[in-house]
Amino acid sequence: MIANQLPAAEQMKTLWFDTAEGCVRYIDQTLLPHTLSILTLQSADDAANAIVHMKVRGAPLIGITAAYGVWLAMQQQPDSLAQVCHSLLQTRPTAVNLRWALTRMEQALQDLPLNQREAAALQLANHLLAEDAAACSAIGDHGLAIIKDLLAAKQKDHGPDVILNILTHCNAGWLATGAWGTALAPVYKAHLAGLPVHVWVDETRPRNQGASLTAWELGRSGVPHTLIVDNAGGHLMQHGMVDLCLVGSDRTTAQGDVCNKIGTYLKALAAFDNRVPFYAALPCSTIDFNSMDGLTEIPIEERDGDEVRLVQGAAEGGDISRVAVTPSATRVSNFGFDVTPARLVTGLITELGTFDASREGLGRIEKALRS
Ligand SMILES: CSC[C@@H](O)[C@@H](O)C(=O)COP(=O)(O)O
Repeated sequence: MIANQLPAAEQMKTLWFDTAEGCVRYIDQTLLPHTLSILTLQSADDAANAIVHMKVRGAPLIGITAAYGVWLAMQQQPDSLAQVCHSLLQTRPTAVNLRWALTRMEQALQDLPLNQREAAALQLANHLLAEDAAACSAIGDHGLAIIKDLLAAKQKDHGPDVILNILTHCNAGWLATGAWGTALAPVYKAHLAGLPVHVWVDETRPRNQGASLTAWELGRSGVPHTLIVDNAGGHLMQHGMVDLCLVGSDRTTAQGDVCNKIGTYLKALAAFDNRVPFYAALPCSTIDFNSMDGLTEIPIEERDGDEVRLVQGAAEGGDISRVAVTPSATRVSNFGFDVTPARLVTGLITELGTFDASREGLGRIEKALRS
């Protein structure tokens, strides 16, 4: 299957259960945009490996992958439930969706007889995937309403021919979720509705999820976009070239602090200084109601320094390789995420609607989830 023969974004899946073969397939995101390689999840260890090495990535997707990892473990060894959930939980520390999915799996399976666990695990993993796809579609609808309002306001001030410029960071598209994406879902829905949107894509060093994944996703769907270096956002905002910042989240706290890919906070600061609305789009599975203060309570992943020292790429049609951009002895620090305090966040777009990033807003979400 080659990239331009793929279905449209609204039908795309990055991971799916192949009912004919009875196995889980997924796109290896480490090879995009150069190679579209589809792999099969073989075991719980394989799922853990895919998460650690970011063949699958993005908060919702790693939770879903871990759920299928539990299913594979239940096939082999149904009495290993607690142990496999524990080891999958260690794969990446920041995105709370991992804990959310594993807790749901463990709670649903732990009281079942061993011979019923495999079937129940598959059913729940499939359900979590479908649930996330539906949540992301709803996020798209709620975010679309915001885009329409901002576009109408811009048209009122500047005439009918304006384009709405949206800045995004990292990749919060369908590659990172069950379908649609979080931050990109409203963009896709706006584009499908014929609205004039253009996306500024942060390259998102060190792993370049923006350059490699977001640009690939948007390009194959025909959404106008421009790649920028991570430090360009502030300049663009000062010059009125950004109407909206739209990002995903790996963990959002009960007071509305938003943890997301490193560099998100600097975009939020620039947005605040320039009165650009800054929204985070996330399914409720990304909310950690047990954490209040994002700065002190969210574990921030630190990854291998080689991700900073080396940049991956390929010559046109050539093999993928990595080249050094610094002397090999240079000390490197590689924090994967940062926390944007709630006061810098205009709103949280969830499947339940758009809420204030505040204790009150999160309280309303919690109440809606309970009802
Ligand atoms: C819908 S994905 C939301 C977040 O997970 C995304 O913005 C992000 O930061 C992903 O980080 P990654 O390290 O690529 O897994």
